[in-house]
Amino acid sequence: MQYVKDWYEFCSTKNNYNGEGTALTIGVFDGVHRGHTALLEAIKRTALRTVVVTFDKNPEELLFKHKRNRINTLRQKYNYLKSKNIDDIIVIDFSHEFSKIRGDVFIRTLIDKLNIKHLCLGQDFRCGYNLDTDIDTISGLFYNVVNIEIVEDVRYKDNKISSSLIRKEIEKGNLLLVNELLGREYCFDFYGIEPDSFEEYIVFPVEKIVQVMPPKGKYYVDITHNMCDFYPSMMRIEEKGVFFDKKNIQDTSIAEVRIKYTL
Ligand SMILES: Cc1cc2nc3c(=O)[nH]c(=O)nc-3n(C[C@H](O)[C@H](O)[C@H](O)COP(=O)(O)O)c2cc1C
Ligand SMILES: Nc1ncnc2c1ncn2[C@@H]1O[C@H](COP(=O)(O)OP(=O)(O)OP(=O)(O)O)[C@@H](O)[C@H]1O
Repeated sequence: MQYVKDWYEFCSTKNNYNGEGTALTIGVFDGVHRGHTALLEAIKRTALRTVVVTFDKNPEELLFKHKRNRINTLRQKYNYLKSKNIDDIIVIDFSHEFSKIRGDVFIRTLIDKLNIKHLCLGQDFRCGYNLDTDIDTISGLFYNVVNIEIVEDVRYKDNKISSSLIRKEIEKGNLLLVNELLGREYCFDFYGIEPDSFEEYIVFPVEKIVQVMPPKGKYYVDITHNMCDFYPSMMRIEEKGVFFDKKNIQDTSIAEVRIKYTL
């Protein structure tokens, strides 16, 4: 993974892909849901080196100060992308300064820096300051330097699958639907979070959670302490945070919790 803290420094360094063309896609990719997977599969279908350009946070988290709006932590997003056998993952620090760059300038820079030969985007892709650049603009400007593939929307029944739809369904507690839209179970990432420990319970307080919270209630879950062995257990969500009964867990250092369904 390459982490781009300073966009201007990234622009001024040499192209690492001299001679080797890339197939690339860009996006927030929160959830790495089934729609995103279609883009990843499209770049994999080429014989080129595959690159995903993404951001370290959801733009609205920074621009509109939305809290607890992530489907994934950055750690999970990276792991999900990696599990699709993407060669390189470039994560840009989405800062106020970065958000003011024009979309055409951003795309032009990526084409030059990363030697893009094939660019896959969804139909509603937009980027740049105040979302100034859409796929028609990109196709018009760059059709003669890069092969642009617009991937059709992946839908579930009447709806286009999207991170926004999934966030809404998590908040409503429709975990079975959420898991269907994601193509995997919605998973809390508690890796590196120190829980509060009481006699009977261990509790992850809401202030420490950056992911979207399902409604209060009891949930069937699978827990892991070491990222490989998951076992079935129960979780309770309350106003104050996420509770686990010590009787039902093997260790207090919980790493990830896959949420299966509401009780
Ligand atoms: C250079 C650049 C500037 C951006 N500026 C803004 C902005 O001013 N306002 C905004 O809401 N999003 C901005 N975005 C983020 C886009 O909204 C969008 O989330 C991003 O391009 C990824 O596309 P996706 O949402 O289809 O994943 C910017 C993105 C880029 C690459
Ligand atoms: N259902 C889908 N089918 C095909 N492509 C998709 C789908 N959803 C998103 N994409 C594409 O994936 C890329 C990344 O999109 P983005 O991360 O904004 O996802 P999103 O689910 O649309 O998020 P949000 O709901 O927050 O707008 C974009 O090119 C977008 O057009």
